[in-house]
Amino acid sequence: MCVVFLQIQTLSHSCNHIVFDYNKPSSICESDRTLETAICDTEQVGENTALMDDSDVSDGHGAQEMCSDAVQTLPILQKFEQLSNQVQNLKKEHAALCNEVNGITANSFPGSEVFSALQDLSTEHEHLKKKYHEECELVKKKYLEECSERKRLYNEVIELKGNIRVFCRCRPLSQDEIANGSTSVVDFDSSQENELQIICSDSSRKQFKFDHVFRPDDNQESVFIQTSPIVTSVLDGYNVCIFAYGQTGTGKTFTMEGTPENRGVNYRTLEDLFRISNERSGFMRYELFVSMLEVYNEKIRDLLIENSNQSSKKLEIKQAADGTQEVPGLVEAHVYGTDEVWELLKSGSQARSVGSTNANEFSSRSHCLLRVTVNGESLINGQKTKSHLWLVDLAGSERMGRIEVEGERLKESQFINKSLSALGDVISALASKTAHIPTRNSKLTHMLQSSLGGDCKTLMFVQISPSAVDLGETLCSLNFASRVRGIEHGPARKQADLTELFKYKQLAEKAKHDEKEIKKLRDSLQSLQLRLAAREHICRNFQDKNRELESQLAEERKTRLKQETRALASVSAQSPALSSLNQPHMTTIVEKKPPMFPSKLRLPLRGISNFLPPRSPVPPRMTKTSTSIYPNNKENVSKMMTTAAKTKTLLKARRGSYAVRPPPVATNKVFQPKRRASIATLHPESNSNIMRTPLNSSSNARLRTDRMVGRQSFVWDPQRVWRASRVETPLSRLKESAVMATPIAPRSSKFRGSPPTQAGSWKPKHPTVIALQKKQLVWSPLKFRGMRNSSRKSLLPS
Ligand SMILES: Nc1ncnc2c1ncn2[C@@H]1O[C@H](COP(=O)(O)OP(=O)(O)OP(=O)(O)O)[C@@H](O)[C@H]1O
Repeated sequence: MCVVFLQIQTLSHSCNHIVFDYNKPSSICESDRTLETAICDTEQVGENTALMDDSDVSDGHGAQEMCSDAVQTLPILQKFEQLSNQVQNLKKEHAALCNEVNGITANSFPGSEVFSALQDLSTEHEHLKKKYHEECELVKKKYLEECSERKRLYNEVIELKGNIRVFCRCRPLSQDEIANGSTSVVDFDSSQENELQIICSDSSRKQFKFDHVFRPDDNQESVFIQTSPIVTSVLDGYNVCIFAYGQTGTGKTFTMEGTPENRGVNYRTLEDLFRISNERSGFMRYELFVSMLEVYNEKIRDLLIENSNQSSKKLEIKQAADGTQEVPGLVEAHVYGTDEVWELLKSGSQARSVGSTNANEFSSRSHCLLRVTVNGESLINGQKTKSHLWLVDLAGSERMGRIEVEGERLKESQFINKSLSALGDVISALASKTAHIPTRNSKLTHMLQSSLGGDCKTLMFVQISPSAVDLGETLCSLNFASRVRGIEHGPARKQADLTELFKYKQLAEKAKHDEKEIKKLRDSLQSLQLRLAAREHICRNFQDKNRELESQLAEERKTRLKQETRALASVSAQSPALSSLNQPHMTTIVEKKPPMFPSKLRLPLRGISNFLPPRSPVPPRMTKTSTSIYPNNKENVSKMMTTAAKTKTLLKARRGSYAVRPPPVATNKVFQPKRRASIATLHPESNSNIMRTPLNSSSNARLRTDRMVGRQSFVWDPQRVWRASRVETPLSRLKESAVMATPIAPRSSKFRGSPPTQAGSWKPKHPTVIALQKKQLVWSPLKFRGMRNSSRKSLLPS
């Protein structure tokens, strides 16, 4: 029983060992081995036990059997011992493994640290997610800004090139033309890309310039390369209109529609639109619709209607709520690819040609219009756009006289010409920015109304033939295109520039005018300065002359006094009584010699002009002559004057006269020559009001002049005073001086003439002074008088 117990214990330990061995793979093998051994041992122990049971059953067999049994059990005991040892080892191992497992569990699950780390990570993740969304929004915003900026810049480029652009395309000479020996009248200068010359019948050349000139050898691709920037605008939401203009057979249809081998603008445009819309598919969604119609005899016909019965339906242009022009009932085919487009274009042009064959023998008896409607939607901000692109193949522009038509054909031609001229008017009005755009004058312009003008882009192909036969029509087409192009090359900005230019031009003209005026004034100033210098010179001469006359006068006085003294002496000698009576008087005369220079007691110069001295008890006898002399001394004075004339001092004072009061009849006062005696204060007719007026500049100027002369000559001259009182402007002063300087004879005074001319000793050398002296008088103070008293006319030449 004890053995069995031990076996079971061993097994249980082995099982335990197995459990714990999962944590340590190396020990699994070992444990397995131990278990296997244990099982084998147990089986053996079992067998032995069974044997023992059997021996117990056969107890009666003797002691010999017991001994032999003891010999047999010895290895079992040994085995048992071994097993016990093994168990002990396993126990130890188990304990060690338990310890190891415990250690592993504690290290493997850090608990709260891991949890907090995980929390941190999730927070960071959230933060990064938020940041990512924010950055996405920012990028989106920036992208939209960039988009609108690109759109704006692109539009600006187009505008700078001109919202109305004109391309000229010349087709090659056809086989027939070459066969007929027709020559080319179009000359292209290789150095001037955008120019062409037309050789006229008289060998003269006419030059034309366009935004681009396509030569006969330019292919469809090179034409579209120049056209595509305008076409692309339709995807940015701008309305675009491209049309081909020219006479029949110049290649309008070839340029717009082309052939399967040489596809034209229409097909290439749609191809380009599909390509760009695919490129922008990440942020924009575009839908393209195509309509095709013709305007024939001012009637609209849908070219995409399959059912011929419907074609009779009348189409009219209506204004939509958003102000655009719509044709209700017009087929709009939703197109998704270029193949589809080509099929549509083909069927449309077939419908046109069938129609035209029925109606005309010429293919271009109607205007063919292809309308591409682009609906765009931004995937970023949901913004929607709707724009139209019109591709128009116009009817032939030839004049009616050229094609011999009558009846129905004539009517067609009239309609064509009317609509083409309406188109020309609209373009002209748009380009010259007139308020009224006459779009309703034809179906063609009415339909294109919302795609012409404003910020719409317009491109015109003027198609020409190089043949000499078509020279007249070619010139007509080129002149029309030049008019369209010449009016405007850009948007309103261009117009503003012109206004600015005009303003600058006006300013420049004003500056030029001002400069001229300044020059004139400078010249007149120079001449005035010269005249002033001349006057100063005259004044100096007057001063010299005056000094000379004063000394002569002093001499005369001395002589006179001596004579008088002698005469008195003789008289007193004859009658001593009388002599004694007259003695004091004589003394007074001797003592009170007249001063050589103005008395200190005289009134101040300015005061004299205004001051009216008290009336003299004896009214003075004023002479009207410029030289008033003392009656007793007439001879002396006349002598003096003669001497003065002889001295050839030509610069005589203007008023170089002396007014001397006549001796009083019965007075004891000594005679004194009164300076300024000529001032009108003593004149009976003098008018105080008039006399006050010379205070004004002209009089003062005169007084100043006189002061310079030496303050010697003042004679009252009513005419002069009158003039001075009425002429006040600075100009008048100048004019007055001109009057005084003129050689024209004065009326009353011999000093009125210009001293230099009279004198002859000083002659002006400066041309301006000479010219001024020669100049006729224009100013006349008498004119003023004349104004007041119309009966009296000016005596001076006006
Ligand atoms: N640039 C070109 N290169 C080669 N061939 C051209 C060119 N332009 C026109 N043609 C040819 O000239 C002929 C007349 O052209 P098209 O029919 O396009 O003229 P059109 O102006 O449209 O005349 P219509 O007013 O009668 O429609 C066609 O055969 C066309 O292939």
